[in-house]
Amino acid sequence: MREIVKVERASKTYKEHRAVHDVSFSIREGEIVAILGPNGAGKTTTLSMILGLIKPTSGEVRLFGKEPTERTVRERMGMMLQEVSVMGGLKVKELLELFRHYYPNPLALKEIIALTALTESELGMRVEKLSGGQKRRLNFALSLAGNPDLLLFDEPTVGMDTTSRQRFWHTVHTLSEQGKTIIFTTHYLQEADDVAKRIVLFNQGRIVADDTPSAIKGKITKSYVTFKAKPQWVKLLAGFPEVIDIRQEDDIIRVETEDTDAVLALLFHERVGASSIRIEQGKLDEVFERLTADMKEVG
Ligand SMILES: Nc1ncnc2c1ncn2[C@@H]1O[C@H](COP(=O)(O)OP(=O)(O)OP(=O)(O)O)[C@@H](O)[C@H]1O
Repeated sequence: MREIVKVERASKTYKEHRAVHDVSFSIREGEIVAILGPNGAGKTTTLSMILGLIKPTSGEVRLFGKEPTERTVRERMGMMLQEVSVMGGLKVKELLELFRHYYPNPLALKEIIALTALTESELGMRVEKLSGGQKRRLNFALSLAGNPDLLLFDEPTVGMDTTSRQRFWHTVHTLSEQGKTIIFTTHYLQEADDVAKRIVLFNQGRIVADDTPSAIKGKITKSYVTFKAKPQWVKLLAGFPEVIDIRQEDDIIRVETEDTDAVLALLFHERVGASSIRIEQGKLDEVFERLTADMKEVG
């Protein structure tokens, strides 16, 4: 697959403040990548550098092998930013037509409407009359006007209701299946876990993890084996090295471990007589908290 985005040793400093520090990654055609991180981690700054809206203080960004500001590059990308300001005075349909004319190979209006589920009555509304959620859907439609190969969304689902949110992600999947490359920032860990094929986790201007959601969870989170057994087993099991922590409430015992297979083997080997055994993997939230907490301790 072709490399679509290349960020190489990019840093951005505002006066003395380092918003992004020495960040490198590359994104290939058809990938869906979530940029995740707490407030002020550098997500928007990184996205803005990719979009060519701000220039890195050092390092470089290449899109399709070129400068992000080149016209031929701009024609191939669509964006949806946090600040929603749409041109007033026009109807939704008129604004979409206007945007389509900016591009050499625009997407057919029919297709934009199908992808974003804008209704006939919404198309006839003046843009300043739209609700917050409708404005975001219009912005989504505008980002598709040029039939872009690369789409960048900054917290795209903020203000959307559950149905709009589900429809939005469904469309993103469709677009990805068409070979489009998608990058989005989000605060919703579950959303990143569900939608993205890859998560780039930022903290304090640096990348602290870059992998598939399952690899990130698998690598860092602890897992749990929960089962029913007599409480007297707790003391014995606590002495084994594969048991990081053990808790008991009534007849339910919960073992925290990095190796669930070893704990299962232990239960059978020691003839614990466990029943209702369940294995739980930690959630992405846990990884996120741990990684960002580690950074605080270091820095
Ligand atoms: N124009 C600016 N001038 C000065 N500092 C800025 C500017 N833009 C961003 N910063 C600072 O750079 C850091 C990174 O900001 P950025 O907006 O990239 O974070 P973010 O991860 O997108 O945060 P959020 O989740 O709150 O949107 C923050 O400390 C922010 O205060």
